[in-house]
Amino acid sequence: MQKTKAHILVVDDDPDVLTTARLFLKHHFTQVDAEKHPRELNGVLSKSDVDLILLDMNFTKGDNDGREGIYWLNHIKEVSPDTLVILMTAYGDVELAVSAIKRGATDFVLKPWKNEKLLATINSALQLRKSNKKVTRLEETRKSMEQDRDRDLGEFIGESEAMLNLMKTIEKVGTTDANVLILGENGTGKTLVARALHRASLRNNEAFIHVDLGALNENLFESELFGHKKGAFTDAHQDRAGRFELADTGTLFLDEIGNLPLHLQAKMLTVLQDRKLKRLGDTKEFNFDVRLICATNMPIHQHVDNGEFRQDLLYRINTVELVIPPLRERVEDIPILVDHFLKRYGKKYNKLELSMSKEVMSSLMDYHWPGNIRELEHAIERMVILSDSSHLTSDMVNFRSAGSDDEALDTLNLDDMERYLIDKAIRKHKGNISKAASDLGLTRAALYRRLEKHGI
Ligand SMILES: Nc1ncnc2c1ncn2[C@@H]1O[C@H](COP(=O)(O)OP(=O)(O)OP(=O)(O)O)[C@@H](O)[C@H]1O
Repeated sequence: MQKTKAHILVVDDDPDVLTTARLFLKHHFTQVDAEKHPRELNGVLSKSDVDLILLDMNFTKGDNDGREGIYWLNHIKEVSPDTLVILMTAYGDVELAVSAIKRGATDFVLKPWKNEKLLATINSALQLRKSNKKVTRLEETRKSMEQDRDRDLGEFIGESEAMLNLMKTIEKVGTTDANVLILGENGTGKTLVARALHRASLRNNEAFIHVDLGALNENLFESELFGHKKGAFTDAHQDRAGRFELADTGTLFLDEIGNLPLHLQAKMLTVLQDRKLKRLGDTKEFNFDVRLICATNMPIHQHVDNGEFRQDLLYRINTVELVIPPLRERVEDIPILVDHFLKRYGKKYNKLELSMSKEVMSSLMDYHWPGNIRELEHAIERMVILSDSSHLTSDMVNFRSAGSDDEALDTLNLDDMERYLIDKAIRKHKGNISKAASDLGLTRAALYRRLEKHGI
């Protein structure tokens, strides 16, 4: 007979009850332990995960009011709220049992019990917990997806050869479960591509979970990705599922994977190889099934050469590698993108008659767009907001074309000056962030933070 995977603990001061219960339950569950006194509970609960405790109500000779049982029930619910408690009561204690259920016990059995009744009670309690856990996980997944949906990402536009090829590849790769790594500068549309891959996949009815490793505090990486158990660290006030768990059967998008610190790269590799993981502070391992998509704007191959990113991890995540070229290398996409954003923001701000002269369009096509499509989108939105007439003019665009150094140097505003210098360094090094950062006297991470701040 197949045993149910569960750890059951029987607590009763009567050795005969303990022996009978253990002998019977061992045939049905993978781990069954017995304790004579509930004061041993703390030791057991701190060492291992107990799924269910079968708890007697009275332990002191002569006592039969069940107060001890209630005391220990409260204690268990405090130190291990996930552990189920089934109380063993004598005939006639039904009122007491009902009050125990109000305090968190799952059920009760009358002593002496019938084996089949005991088994049925334990099984339905375990089943209920499984369903509750599933509901909690679905709720967390829903919340996480809702937060992501708030970021209005719209459709994928482009007619350059590079974009048309990219769209074809998305269709081909989307239907497979292959791990995909998307490379491209800030604002080139990596998130949009990740979503398009999910939409094209067989998992498109399941969750798409987006984790921005660039926005996470390094201390939180591990618990955010793998989840934690209550008490695993100071602020872990309750059990929490990690993003791998939330994305189970769906797609997990790890954005800015280049930010993953080396010690976690090793852990990530093991997790991806074994397709199994444990929440922080937990002893239980579980399997997961996710389609992994990663993205980065860093020169990841260069990071491998410098020893900053593990080669074995790169090979794990880049079964297919998609490179999105920067906007300045596909200027033929600018008119169609401008048109798309004009429509979008014209509608949003109720200015539907806006048009753009050839001159304005060519100034947009001349600009080098260090912040790529995100910067173009913001520029168009600003033009739409500022326009009083139906004609858009280039003075509404807040960009500096190469060579307008003097204008920028005129300003004494530190923020403008910082943006200008960053812009200039990136142009000078043709988009190479490492070289630009070194010229500016910044670390790459510090430069990335500033790029984010200025929307570049
Ligand atoms: N091909 C495209 N068509 C339409 N809109 C696009 C396209 N590419 C990017 N965008 C828009 O540009 C903005 C930035 O795109 P996205 O967030 O996907 O870029 P990213 O490469 O993930 O940026 P980051 O590196 O900063 O995370 C979004 O508002 C997105 O909708």
